[in-house]
Amino acid sequence: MSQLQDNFGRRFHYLRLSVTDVCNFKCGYCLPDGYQSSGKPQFLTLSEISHLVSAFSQVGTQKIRITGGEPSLRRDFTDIIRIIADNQKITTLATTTNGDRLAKHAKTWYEAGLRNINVSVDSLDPRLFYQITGENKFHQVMQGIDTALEVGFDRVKINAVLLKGLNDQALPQFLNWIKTTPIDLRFIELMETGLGSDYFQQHHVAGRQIKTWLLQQGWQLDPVNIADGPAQNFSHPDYLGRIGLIMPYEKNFCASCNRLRVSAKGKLHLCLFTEYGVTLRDLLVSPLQQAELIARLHGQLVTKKQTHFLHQGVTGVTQHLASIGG
Ligand SMILES: Nc1nc2c(ncn2[C@@H]2O[C@H](COP(=O)(O)OP(=O)(O)OP(=O)(O)O)[C@@H](O)[C@H]2O)c(=O)[nH]1
Ligand SMILES: C[S@@+](CC[C@H](N)C(=O)[O-])C[C@H]1O[C@@H](n2cnc3c(N)ncnc32)[C@H](O)[C@@H]1O
Ligand code: SF4
Ligand code: SF4
Repeated sequence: MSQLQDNFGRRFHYLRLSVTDVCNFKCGYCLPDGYQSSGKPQFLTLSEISHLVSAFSQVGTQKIRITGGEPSLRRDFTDIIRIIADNQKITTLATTTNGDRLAKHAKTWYEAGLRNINVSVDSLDPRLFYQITGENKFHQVMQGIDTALEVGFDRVKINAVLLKGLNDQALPQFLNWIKTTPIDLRFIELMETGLGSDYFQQHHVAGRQIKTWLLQQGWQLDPVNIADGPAQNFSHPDYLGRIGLIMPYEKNFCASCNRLRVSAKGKLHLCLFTEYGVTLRDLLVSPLQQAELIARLHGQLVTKKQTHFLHQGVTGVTQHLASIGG
């Protein structure tokens, strides 16, 4: 079966699958007022997820990241992990979490087949963590990270959104942490979203200045691995951890785009900032629909745009990243 490819020669072997829009945190850049429910949510069922993963795996998907909202809030989260891990073509299974449930469940998730975990930690100062996320859970999240390291996950990455006036002076504190802890720390430039425009104006800061500083301090840019995605990664002989920078406003950021997204309600998003999602759910009812589903994926891929239009302030259908999983 032919691989998913767009008109710019980019191949898509990485699926970011959102399994819920619901979240229990209130990050200022994402859901400052918390998750607003509008009736009983109808998120993809286990059976639909299984059909979806099967189709994507037949057209080249090797890596799946389960995301949300907060994916671990789903009561069947461990079953979701198991179903995806059972697919032999998926060689990398990851999740991105706010870490709230990590200390309690890391071992169970690992045993179900999860091997890579990204945890969002915007500050190492408990008070600032509370201020940014709306939750006083810094110590609980850090305990979760320790548990994940003990359990033996292949990769533990930490995501921090760079925020002017909040955590943009915290680099030394973060560096101190990764000196002796083998984690990958990634700074993500704040991205504008439909509902996050004012926050963006107030707190956006470019990651480029961190790059310049790191290079001055002897950090070296790692060679690009085709499976890496858009982060630029840096290593230093005196540090056990690594640093990654995700800078979506940099030139050519999208040239290495290798990922597609499916929302918790089963819509395909060709870009994080696409203008619309394409319904897949009608083709997730039965395994007999796989050929039709695959044909729809191929048909959509050729319409994927070369880049996002964030520089012009066009944020597409994405009101906040909890709606599509970042
Ligand atoms: N604009 C843009 N931002 C992205 C993209 N991929 C990741 N990001 C941003 O980086 C954040 C962190 O991503 P993660 O969920 O940790 O996953 P990842 O960057 O794909 O991580 P790895 O799989 O470990 O390379 C996302 O929530 C987004 O904010 C992308 O393709 N485009
Ligand atoms: C939407 S969350 C979903 C997973 C989980 N709830 C978490 O926070 O890790 C995924 C990632 O998106 C990032 N994110 C959310 N809104 C963002 C924005 N406006 N700009 C940049 N990153 C953002 C978060 O920091 C998080 O690392
Ligand atoms: S970034 Fe993640 S934890 Fe924070 S509000 Fe959004 S979905 Fe929730
Ligand atoms: S912004 Fe869109 S096109 Fe660019 S890397 Fe992200 S998903 Fe791909």
